[in-house]
Amino acid sequence: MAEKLRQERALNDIELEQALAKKSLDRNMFWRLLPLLQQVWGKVTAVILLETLLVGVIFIRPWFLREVIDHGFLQSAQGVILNTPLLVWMSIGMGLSWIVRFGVSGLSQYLSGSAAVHILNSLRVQVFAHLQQLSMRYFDQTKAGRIISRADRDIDALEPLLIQGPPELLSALLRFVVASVALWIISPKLLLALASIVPVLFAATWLFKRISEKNWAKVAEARARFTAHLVETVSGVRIIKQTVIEDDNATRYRALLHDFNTTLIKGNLRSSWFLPLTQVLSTVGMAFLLATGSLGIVEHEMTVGQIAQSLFYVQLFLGPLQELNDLFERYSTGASSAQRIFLLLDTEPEIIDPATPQLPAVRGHVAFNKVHFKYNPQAPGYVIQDLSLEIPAGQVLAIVGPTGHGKSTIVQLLTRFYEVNAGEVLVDGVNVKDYEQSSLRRKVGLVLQDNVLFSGTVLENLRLAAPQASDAELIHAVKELGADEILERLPQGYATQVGPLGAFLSHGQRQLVCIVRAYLANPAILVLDEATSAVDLQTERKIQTAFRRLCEGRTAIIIAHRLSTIRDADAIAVIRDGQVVEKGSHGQLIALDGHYSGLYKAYQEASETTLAA
Ligand SMILES: Nc1ncnc2c1ncn2[C@@H]1O[C@H](COP(=O)(O)OP(=O)(O)OP(=O)(O)O)[C@@H](O)[C@H]1O
Repeated sequence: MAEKLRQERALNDIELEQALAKKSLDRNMFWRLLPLLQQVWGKVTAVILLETLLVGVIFIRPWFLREVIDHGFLQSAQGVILNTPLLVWMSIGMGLSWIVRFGVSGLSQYLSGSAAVHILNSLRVQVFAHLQQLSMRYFDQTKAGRIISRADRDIDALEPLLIQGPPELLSALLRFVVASVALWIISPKLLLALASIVPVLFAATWLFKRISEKNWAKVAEARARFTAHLVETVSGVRIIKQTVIEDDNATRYRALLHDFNTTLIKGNLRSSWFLPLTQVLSTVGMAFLLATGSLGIVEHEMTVGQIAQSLFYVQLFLGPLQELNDLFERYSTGASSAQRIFLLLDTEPEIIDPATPQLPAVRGHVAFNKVHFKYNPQAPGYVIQDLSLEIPAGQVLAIVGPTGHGKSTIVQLLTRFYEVNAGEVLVDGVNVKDYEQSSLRRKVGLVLQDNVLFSGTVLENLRLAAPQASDAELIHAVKELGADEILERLPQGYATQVGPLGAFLSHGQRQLVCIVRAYLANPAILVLDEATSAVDLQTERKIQTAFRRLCEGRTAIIIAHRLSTIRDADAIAVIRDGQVVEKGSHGQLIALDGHYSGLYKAYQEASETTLAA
């Protein structure tokens, strides 16, 4: 569906993700973020109590000041004298309030910070685990950089929202409410005058929130795009250098950065009015205080001390309203990241395990019955059409055919990386849909053209297939397959680091490690997608020997590119346009003088030309 939409018009990242998640963007993130706080409710409660205490401490300070102004200087016959005991107590009180304020706010920051780190980490784990569950189609359609942006940067972007956000919001609300009560007690008139500002401020805040949410969503999208480009560049660096397109590639990156900057600047421009507006409103508030206070003194309703005290309360009343600017900015950035994270979490894996999975048998009989399949549901034709193929347990079947006609796709359907559109794929008489994906994939060992190893040593890579095996057992398996001579020649033998994705090893060495890995996993069915890249004759022989040993007693499917290697296969199936057009032994198919015989002759001629050259 996503592909079709993309064809109709260019989809932006969010639209594509909405299509993949089959859900629209949830704009109200608040209610989805709230349950995350459940895991840390103890710390959250402690922070609420500490912030309440903090507000109490902040509010007592103006009272000290009022007492000093109104009662700290006494009229006597000698003139004005100091009320020393009161001044001492008020100074001690003021000092203590500062000490408590520092201590309490430090503790509150620490607790809210550690709670947020806990939440962010559990969200990271949740996103990572979910990613591993998603089906291949999701990864086909989503750029790696965008996924990394979700799992990394978008989660980081929640930090300011979750760490400082809640205590600051709580504190702002408490200060606002308590300041209102305090002002009401001192002068209801003053509070009512100030209250006239509030609707204007709320309307402006609502507008600002809407504008900045949209802005930040666009900024996050532009950011994800240049990250995706960076990741593609890193993974395709060889091709970029080989084809000398560094300059074009850098120009594209600059264009994406330019888009990002423009979005950011436009966004800032659109919301730049809010801060000055709140400042103007707080100046208006001060003007109200002075006007109401002067009248109050004239009419003997207020004392000078009360005006000084009110000055603080007006600041405490208007301060939180000004802070809303920063809080909403943070909420908008965090919410737009949260929307993307939840869209990813809402994307359901297309391929799911059955409720009551079948227990896998260990024979290795494979059958494709009238299978139809296409990668893109909207595409007009099928990649695999009406394909029927049976591979009895223990048989070695070679699949040959022109490039792009569906050979590798057959394997992807066997391992259920994709779901067939019609027909069925059976392993030991059971539809692959009725197995748990993990147990099906343990039954089928894959040695692919582009073998991927994980960073670590050769031995560590082998141990992935047999976690309990000792070093000696792993090395014994290498020797059984005759791969020891080549692997022991590596700089540190089996302790050699293979590098990221196995980059420090040659194609042949990587292939050998993968063959031993498949041998250690001991699957009932083996698939070898034969490497097209040439390796030296000695390594080629070692690989062939290792592979023959590996196939003993198992069902094996070889996707063959070099037809010389499959003459001994029990059967050969020729695939054309996603169908089996011929099947038989090498001798039978040569005698038939059809597709295979044509392919074989062409292969022989090509080999002879290469040798002659
Ligand atoms: N993930 C994918 N998404 C969309 N189309 C795909 C995908 N993988 C393969 N295809 C398409 O499906 C068709 C069959 O591809 P497949 O890889 O099965 O061919 P093949 O016969 O194995 O080719 P080769 O000999 O080059 O490895 C091709 O047209 C290819 O473009």
